[in-house]
Amino acid sequence: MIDAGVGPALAAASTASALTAAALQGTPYDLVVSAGIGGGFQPEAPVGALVVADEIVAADLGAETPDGFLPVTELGFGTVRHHPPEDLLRRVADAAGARTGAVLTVSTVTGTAARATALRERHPTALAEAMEGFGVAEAAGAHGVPVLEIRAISNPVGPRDRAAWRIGDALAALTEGFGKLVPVLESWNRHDQ
Ligand SMILES: O=C(O)c1cccc(C(=O)CC[C@H]2O[C@@H](n3cnc4c(=O)[nH]cnc43)[C@H](O)[C@@H]2O)c1
Repeated sequence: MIDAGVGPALAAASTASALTAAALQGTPYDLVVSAGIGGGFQPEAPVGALVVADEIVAADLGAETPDGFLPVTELGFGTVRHHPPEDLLRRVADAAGARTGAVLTVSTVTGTAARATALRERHPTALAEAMEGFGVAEAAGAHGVPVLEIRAISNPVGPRDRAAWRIGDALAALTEGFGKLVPVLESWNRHDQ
């Protein structure tokens, strides 16, 4: 396990370094799991819930235009989505009692209802937002290693309200969920996909 830091850039750098070091030592990783707390879109992802990403989406990687936001893919380059292995993410979600949906990666925590609404309009299947998943997924993808993202909801996505954060509860839910994943992760073989 590594502490990948906060934000997509540091998370990508940390993950890439760990993957490279392991490969050079002859013990490459089979799977990368990005895990932590996150904001939940209401009412689908309440505080304390677990979310497993079926898509890991860079939600603010693009250009703002007078007609709205354009993802980099519409500007002609890059990627804004990674897809975890379907079979694995379903098994993990079942084992952990988690919801599945898109998890957005943002560089700025949402702090208004207007921003939350705009994100949900652009990403109707989004259940959560956080700040690292897409960076981790880019690094994993560059190494050809599959990726999962798991988030425990610590706060609603919406107007900033520090009193509403439940970081301890979310970390407890994440720990409990992870405890149920060991058999699933150990039995999963990426070459079965
Ligand atoms: O100051 C605020 O209003 C605020 C609200 C929520 C989270 C933060 C953080 O700085 C947490 C960064 C850390 O936690 C993850 N996280 C947790 N909740 C969210 C969220 O609603 N939106 C984005 N990221 C969130 C994030 O992945 C970081 O690791 C500050």
